[in-house]
Amino acid sequence: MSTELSEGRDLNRLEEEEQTSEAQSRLISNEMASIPEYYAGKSVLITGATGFMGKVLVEKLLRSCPDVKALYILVRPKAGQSMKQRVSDMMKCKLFDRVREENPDFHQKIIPISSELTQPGLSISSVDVERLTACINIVFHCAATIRFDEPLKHALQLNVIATQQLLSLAQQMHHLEAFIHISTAYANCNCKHIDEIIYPPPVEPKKLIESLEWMDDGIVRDITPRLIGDRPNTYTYTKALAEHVVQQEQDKLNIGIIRPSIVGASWQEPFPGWIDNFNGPSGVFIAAGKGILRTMRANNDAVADLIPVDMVINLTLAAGWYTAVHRPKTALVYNCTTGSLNPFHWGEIEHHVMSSFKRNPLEQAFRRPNANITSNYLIYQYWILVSHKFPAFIYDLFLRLCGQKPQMMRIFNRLHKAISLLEYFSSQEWQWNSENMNMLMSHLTPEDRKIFNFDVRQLNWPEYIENYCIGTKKYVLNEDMSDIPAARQHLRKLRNIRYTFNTMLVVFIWRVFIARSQMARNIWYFVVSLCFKFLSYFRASSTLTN
Ligand SMILES: CCCCCCCCCCCCCCCCCCCC(=O)SCCNC(=O)CCNC(=O)[C@H](O)C(C)(C)COP(=O)(O)OP(=O)(O)OC[C@H]1O[C@@H](n2cnc3c(N)ncnc32)[C@H](O)[C@@H]1OP(=O)(O)O
Ligand SMILES: NC(=O)C1=CN([C@@H]2O[C@H](COP(=O)(O)OP(=O)(O)OC[C@H]3O[C@@H](n4cnc5c(N)ncnc54)[C@H](OP(=O)(O)O)[C@@H]3O)[C@@H](O)[C@H]2O)C=CC1
Repeated sequence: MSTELSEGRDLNRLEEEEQTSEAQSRLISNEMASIPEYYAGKSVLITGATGFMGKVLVEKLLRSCPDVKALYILVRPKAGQSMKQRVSDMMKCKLFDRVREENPDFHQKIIPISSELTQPGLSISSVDVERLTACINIVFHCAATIRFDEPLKHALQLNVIATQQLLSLAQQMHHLEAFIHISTAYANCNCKHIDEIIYPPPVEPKKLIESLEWMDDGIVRDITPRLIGDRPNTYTYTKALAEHVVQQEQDKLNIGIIRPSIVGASWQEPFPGWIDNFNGPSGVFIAAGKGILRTMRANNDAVADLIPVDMVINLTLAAGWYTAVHRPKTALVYNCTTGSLNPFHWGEIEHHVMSSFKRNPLEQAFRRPNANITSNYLIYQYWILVSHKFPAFIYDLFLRLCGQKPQMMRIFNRLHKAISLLEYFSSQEWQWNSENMNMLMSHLTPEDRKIFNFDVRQLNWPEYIENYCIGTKKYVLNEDMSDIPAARQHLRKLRNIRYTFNTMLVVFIWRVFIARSQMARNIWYFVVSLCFKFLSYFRASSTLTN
């Protein structure tokens, strides 16, 4: 009996030793591998693959790591479309044109798994759970609700509880090498200086989850402002909690946390200017390009921490490689930002957006693009009245007179709600420490540094903003570049309407206020003669100095 036991123990030890040496040799070969070599033969699990960043991640992995074994993507049915239909539509997207050209069979590597992240067990079938736990090597967790006005319960469900559940699933994965969680640089926006550390959570997530469970939606809505405290919305609050939840698993998993700032259109890959949504600055640019948005509360001199989506994805993939290969003892946080290395300001963005949309106008603009941003509340309210509400009122009046339904005021009300949610971010600035981003770059081979470029110092902002604006036109609004001459003609027509309108307004004011009253006439003559005297004075003084 004792001999049997000792033989068993020996066998176990042998097995353990074998496993250790296998793991060690895997580690050594991984360590020597470039990023594409590392991902070769690997099975990757991605959440949020149908979203803006998820799609770019899938595309880049397939294109730059062509030997990756399989991409398992968690997808839910949505808006009457089955999971399969959604994935098939996604793969037809223009974003995949390059990869389609290089490998027409790329879709064979994408394996959709039905999953609704807000449901218990992420509603993944037991067969799929078995499949995933048997083969996944790396997890990229991108899914989240990024709405700023999301009710707390829902934001908590998706951003925190789903993350917890995914971590539990990850722990069951037999061959997992890295778990990469996408957070946001604004998770700790209640601090002005943000280091690459996980800050203590505003509340213990477990306690909050338990408390909210029994509360009805009305109570939760009422206490939300008290709970989120000095954070601006439920999004940043729940993303901060999620970081804590992820950190709690750092002893069991190799974890990397990516914190991008404001993710914008692509810089270079797969082509410049790729963007497919209205989130963040994109909606603002479009509304300004259409001549609807004429003012916004923002600080001209504050750093606009925009980062192109392809750079974020390059860093994410590099972090996946680093985490798996170097297995840091604690979760490494990567602040993925531009402000400290290549700062650009909201005032400069405004200038370049406006001039870009004048060169490449959007179709059927409401007015000529001409916006100014201000941090002054009173000036802002003045522009809202003069440049938003007044034209909307006139336009709706015109529609009514034509027998149509008024709509402009409604559009402006929605726009004002949206920009009021963004102004917290455009009126202040933050400083992010990005040492880990630099450290990661220094570990890449020169070749990987080119293929997975996230060196934000190389960004030429004016060129980037130009491509971004063109991207919103081509890919968000599906407008044709060949229609630009017609769009320019439309802007000229709008300019002529404005000149005519302004002339009529001056004549009207003259008739009503000046021509009718002796006192107004006297004031008018006084102002004109004063201007004349000033002019003569300056002319005389400039002649004297010459
Ligand atoms: C004066 C101009 C000067 C220009 C230069 C200065 C620029 C300053 C820009 C400042 C930008 C600051 C941005 C800061 C962002 C901080 C980011 C923090 C980083 C992150 O981690 S998260 C990512 C950011 N998240 C978001 O941006 C989400 C914000 N959005 C929301 O919370 C909600 O969408 C919002 C705004 C509350 C609106 O909700 P709702 O009214 O319910 O509308 P829907 O979203 O459901 O959309 C309905 C429908 O409308 C379409 N849509 C949305 N926006 C626009 C738009 N601007 N124009 C046209 N259409 C729009 C939307 O696609 C939906 O269409 P469907 O067909 O899908 O129904
Ligand atoms: N965009 C930005 O500016 C920034 C984003 N981030 C972070 O990057 C990540 C990705 O953001 P982004 O791509 O812009 O966001 P998107 O809104 O474009 O994508 C969100 C993804 O999450 C999925 N998802 C949402 N709810 C569920 C659900 N209940 N079940 C299953 N899947 C769900 C969506 O799937 P579906 O298509 O089915 O809705 C979609 O694929 C997020 O974690 C975000 O916090 C960080 C900083 C800035």
